[in-house]
Parts: sequence; C-alpha cells; structure tokens
Amino acid sequence: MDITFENVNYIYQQGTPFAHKAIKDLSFHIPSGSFVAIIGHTGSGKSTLIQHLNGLVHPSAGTVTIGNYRLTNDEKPKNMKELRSKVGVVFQYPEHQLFEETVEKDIAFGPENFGVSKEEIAKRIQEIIPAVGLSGEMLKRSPFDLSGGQMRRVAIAGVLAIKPDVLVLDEPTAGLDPRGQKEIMNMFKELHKKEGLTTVLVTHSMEDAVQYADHVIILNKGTKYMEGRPEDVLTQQEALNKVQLDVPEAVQFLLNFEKRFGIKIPFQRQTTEEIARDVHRYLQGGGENE
Ligand SMILES: Nc1ncnc2c1ncn2[C@@H]1O[C@H](COP(=O)(O)OP(=O)(O)OP(=O)(O)O)[C@@H](O)[C@H]1O
Repeated sequence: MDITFENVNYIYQQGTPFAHKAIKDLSFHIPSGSFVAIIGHTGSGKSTLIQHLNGLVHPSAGTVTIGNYRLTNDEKPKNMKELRSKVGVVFQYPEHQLFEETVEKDIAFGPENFGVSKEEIAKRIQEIIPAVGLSGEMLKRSPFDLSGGQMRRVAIAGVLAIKPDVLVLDEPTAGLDPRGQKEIMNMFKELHKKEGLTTVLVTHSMEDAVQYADHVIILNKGTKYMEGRPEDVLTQQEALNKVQLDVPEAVQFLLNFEKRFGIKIPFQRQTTEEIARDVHRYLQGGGENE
C-alpha cells in the first residue's frame, strides 16, 4: 500500500500549557513495495510518525493516506479496524507484550481479534513458524520459557499472522546481540520480498539503513531533513553530523581512505568484502575500469 504524508503536524497535549509540536509540516511519499528507513536522533519524531500509520494517533493538521484510508484531524476512517489489520506494527521490545499461556495462543491473538477463522489461523501459523526461525514443537510451550531472541520472534510472528500489507518496525533489533540482529534483519528482508510488503523501518542503525532500505528519510526536530537513496543521503557526512548522525562505517572507511591515499572510491552500498576488493584493486594501481 502507498503511504503519503501531506503537510502533517502533530501536537501532543494540544490546547494545554504543555502542548508540544512533535511533527512539523511533514510531507513524503512511500510507494507500495518499498523498504524505507526512517532515521533521526532521539526526539526527532520517529515514534510519533509511525503511530500515524495504523491510526493510533491522527494528525493535528494535514493528511495521512495509507492505501485507501485517509486520516485527518476531523475525519478518522470509519474502518479503523480494517486499517489496523493491514498495517502490522512491531513495537520496540515487542516481547514485553506477550501474555498468553502458549506460543500458539499468542500468535493467534491478533488474527482472532480480526475475526480470522480457526482453520485459517492454523494454516498461517504453520507458514509463519519456519519463516521466523522457530520450530513447531515450541507452539505448545509458554513463551516465557523461551530465550529473549525466541520471544521476540514469537511477538513478530503474532504481527505477521494478521497478514499485513505494510510492516512497520520500530527498532526491531534493539537489545539483541550482533548475530541475532543480523538474523532478524535478514528475516525481514526475506519476508519483505516474499510477501510483497511495504516495510517501514525506524532505526538508529545507519548500517541497517544502508544494507536493507531502498529509500531513507531523515527526521530532525519533527521535520524532514533529508530524503533519498541510501547511497546518496548516507554519504553526506557534514549534513548528517549537523543533526547528530553519522555516516555508516563503510562510508567512513572510504572517506578515511580518500583522505589518506587521495583516491576516491564511490560508495555504492558495497559489502565489506566488495570494498576490500575495491581497495586492493586501487592500491595495485587499478581503477574503476579494471
Ligand atoms: N506523550 C507525549 N507528550 C508530550 N510530548 C511528547 C510525548 N511523546 C513524545 N513527546 C515529544 O515529542 C517529540 C518526538 O518524540 P518521539 O518519541 O516521536 O521521538 P523519537 O524520534 O521516536 O525518539 P526516540 O528515538 O527517543 O524514540 C519529543 O520531543 C518528545 O519529547
């Protein structure tokens, strides 16, 4: 589903002395099927933005359009429940929301709420369990007997079980070890492709943004600061530093390499291995065309 923000403003505690404008005149368009990273320093408005995507909040001014659903200050869509069944949100530390006796019941909770039949839920669970890297024997166990990483996968499975068109991920790897982070992000990448999802990733990690997203939006103080392809936006060190962000490590390496050897190797989202090959080639006197 396409997502469009048009001149969106959001004010917390509007009309009180504590009113705070968290989103200011924000406009952007996310085409259906994109994998977008939303990046910004603490307090830049990322969480507020994603709460608009499933109608948890609606704009104080401006318009949010998600597929055929429109949210404005004075019109909440009547079919809000339907919207929530199309936009799955994996909140930060989603495992904290697990509560059922068994893994199976926890995963089934969301689709049950949306009126999905028992047979269909069972079918979905069979598909989702391997996709999130869990095993069938875990279904009858208590989610609280599992490891932290497994609990997170159960919580993610619960969101996937509603079969969303849009998947919103709020810092989905927070608190996981590097291996767990990589596994979870690769899993989202696979699901994105396989299910034809529109994925919105909120992250502090420039590495994840550059590796997984095809488009990035940088927020600063509730407004859009930069937007574009990761290789165009995440290489602008000076502009990023101004809003307390840094370039990805690979870009930093190439900038240092240029300073040290006077050779500019363009950043095209190469992997570490590819960069090592590029550097080797350039140091041996080769160039782009060799
Ligand atoms: N319930 C609230 N009442 C008043 N102000 C709020 C509320 N929630 C958030 N804010 C303020 O709105 C601004 C945007 O907050 P938001 O949580 O959207 O930022 P964020 O980019 O998600 O931050 P973080 O990276 O720390 O999660 C911040 O200045 C924050 O203090």
